[in-house]
Amino acid sequence: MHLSWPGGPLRGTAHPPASKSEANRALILQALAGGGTIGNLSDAHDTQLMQRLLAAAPGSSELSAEDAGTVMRFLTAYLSVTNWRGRLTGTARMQERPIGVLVDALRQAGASISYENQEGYPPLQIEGFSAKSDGAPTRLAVRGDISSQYISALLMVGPYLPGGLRLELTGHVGSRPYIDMTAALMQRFGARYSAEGNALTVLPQPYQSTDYSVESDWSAASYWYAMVALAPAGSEITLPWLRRESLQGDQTIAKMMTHFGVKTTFLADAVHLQQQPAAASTEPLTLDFTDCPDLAQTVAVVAAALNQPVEMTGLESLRIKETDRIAALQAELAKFGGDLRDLGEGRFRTESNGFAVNGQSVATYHDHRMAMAFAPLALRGPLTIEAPTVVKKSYPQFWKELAKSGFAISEAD
Ligand SMILES: O=C(O)C1=C[C@@H](OP(=O)(O)O)[C@@H](O)[C@H](O)C1
Ligand SMILES: C=C(OP(=O)(O)O)C(=O)O
Repeated sequence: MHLSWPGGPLRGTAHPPASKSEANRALILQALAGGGTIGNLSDAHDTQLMQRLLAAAPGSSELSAEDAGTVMRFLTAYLSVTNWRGRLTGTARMQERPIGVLVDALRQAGASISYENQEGYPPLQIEGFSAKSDGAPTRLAVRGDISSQYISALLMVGPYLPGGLRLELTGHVGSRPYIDMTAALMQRFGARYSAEGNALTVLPQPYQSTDYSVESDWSAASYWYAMVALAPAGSEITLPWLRRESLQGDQTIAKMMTHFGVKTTFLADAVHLQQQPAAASTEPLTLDFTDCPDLAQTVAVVAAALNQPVEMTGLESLRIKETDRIAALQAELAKFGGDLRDLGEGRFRTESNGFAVNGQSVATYHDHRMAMAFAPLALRGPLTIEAPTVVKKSYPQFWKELAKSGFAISEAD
């Protein structure tokens, strides 16, 4: 996909899709509740896939979560407690994304799960569930530093464990807002949940059918923030349906982007982004991505392009996402004169040395966020995004929305 910007400010309205994180939780909760309507589901492939697999599960003995982490992890727990038997697999990359922490916890709760190939990684054979019958809550301790999706998966099935669930999170907990999102949605479906620090309790009370409308996706909105930051002076964009009161931790992009000259105004049913002259600084700013790992690529690219050094921490989970996102960022930023330098001890610094956009071709590594994080650079010069359909995972309309906003887009040969 060739992208370029004809010149002048970026203006208008753009539409982020509905959140795939919220949608995939709501779909699991709906399936467990046995009813209710989930409104505003998007065409994101991960959401469509979750819907399809939940519908297909009763009559299938083989399901593929493809490249969707939430689908793989949430279904492993859901299929276990609903006594499903069969094979749950995923793409080659999914078979490299660890799941051992979740499988160990589910086994302790009564699930029979075995690995087909490598211990700790999909594909899984799920062989039903025999719950303990002493009436006491299932007590599990789970480390929180690999993926919060294991914790969300366990919490969501908690009401269906006899005696409920007492879950203790150990170690450094990453992606915490996603755990809070899970708890908030469970409560909307009638769950009784409480948390005292890292001790989480779910009582054995089944979900009630509930109607829920999914919010727009703040992670997707981050690419519009990046565009406003990189566009010519006077640029502004309105994003309908994003709200200040959000279950999504990635809403913090509004705060982060103040450092890159983007001002956010919350309107009744939209946010309005405006470019403002940012105080140029060569002092590195430190930003922590422990709670919002999906924003890291957006921010790294903007920081390098604006020659605003940022020290980035909390990037540990990036190596086990759709690709090794640290390696991918380093390789692709280097094409422009940028870098994400590894300073050791979990610290990285964005750097630029004559950063220029002049026709480079960006590889996307089967990662929607690589495509969407680098696309805003087209405001600074022409570039090509390889394998552009990768955006379908979370934001299938992304290129159409860019075209509507005035980008010149043509298919690569
Ligand atoms: O629960 C979720 O919906 C998600 C949790 C995060 O993953 P980790 O918990 O693995 O960091 C995030 O990166 C992912 O895109 C979605
Ligand atoms: C990491 C992501 O998704 P998942 O883990 O659900 O595949 C993502 O969307 O950036």
